[in-house]
Amino acid sequence: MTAASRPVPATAPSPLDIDTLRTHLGPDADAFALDLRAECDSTNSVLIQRAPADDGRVPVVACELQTAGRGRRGRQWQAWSGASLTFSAMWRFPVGAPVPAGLSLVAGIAVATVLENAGVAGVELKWPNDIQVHGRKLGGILVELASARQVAAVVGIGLNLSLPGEASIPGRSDVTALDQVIDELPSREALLADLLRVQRSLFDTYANSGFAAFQGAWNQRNAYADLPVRLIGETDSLEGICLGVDVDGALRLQTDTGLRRVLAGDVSLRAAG
Ligand SMILES: O=C(O)CCCC[C@@H]1SC[C@@H]2NC(=O)N[C@@H]21
Repeated sequence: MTAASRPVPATAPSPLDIDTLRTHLGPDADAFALDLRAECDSTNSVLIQRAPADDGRVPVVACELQTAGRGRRGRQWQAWSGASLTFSAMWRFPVGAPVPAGLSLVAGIAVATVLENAGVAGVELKWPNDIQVHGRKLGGILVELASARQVAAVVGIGLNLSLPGEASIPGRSDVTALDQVIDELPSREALLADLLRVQRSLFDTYANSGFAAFQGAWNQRNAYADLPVRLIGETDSLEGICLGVDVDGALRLQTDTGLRRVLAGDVSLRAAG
């Protein structure tokens, strides 16, 4: 389905309900410390500033409306109350685990898995942190280290559930929402529960086995597989054919001067040519 072919819902979904969320989490509910809010600046900021003590549970903050949601490279993350799922969780890893190099990529695989299980076709991953469906951005992931002292990473995820009228987002034909690409929208509680559960399982494997266990799953969903791309950094850019990710999550680019590997950094990836 394209963005234009389905109407935007007239009413916003109701707020997240903690009992419904716990029901969807089932026996896993006690593994998470859930904090559901109507409004906050940024769910990543809440967790980073609060730095919850380690009681064995995964701290989670979800909110209806972020007033200062942010994305990578200092970009603003714009979301509409009730029309998005915005949440963050703080994941603690054993000392020496391969964090955070591939974490954003593994989080992307977790989101893609949940969406595919919910019936979304054509989910693609744009290195390092975008979730796309048929070339349009459905969501993004922001990984931030909570503290230099501990191996704790805050993984924030924003997913568009529905978009406001096309007229209110001029120039954003590159954006889509879940209600445009799925026949039956799952409840936000069901979606959040699945996202938490699948992340927990995949991050466990990641901590034990490293990114190599996920290389194939990421490359299968590579939005730019074998296509010309441009990587834009702070001061320079690099063009080449996108060959997917390496065993450690580095992006492999076939450039005019040979094969280059780029580790996740302050770069954006664009189609080129
Ligand atoms: O596309 C990006 O650059 C990443 C966007 C990440 C947005 C999510 S929404 C929940 C969490 N809180 C934030 O402030 N950002 C992330």
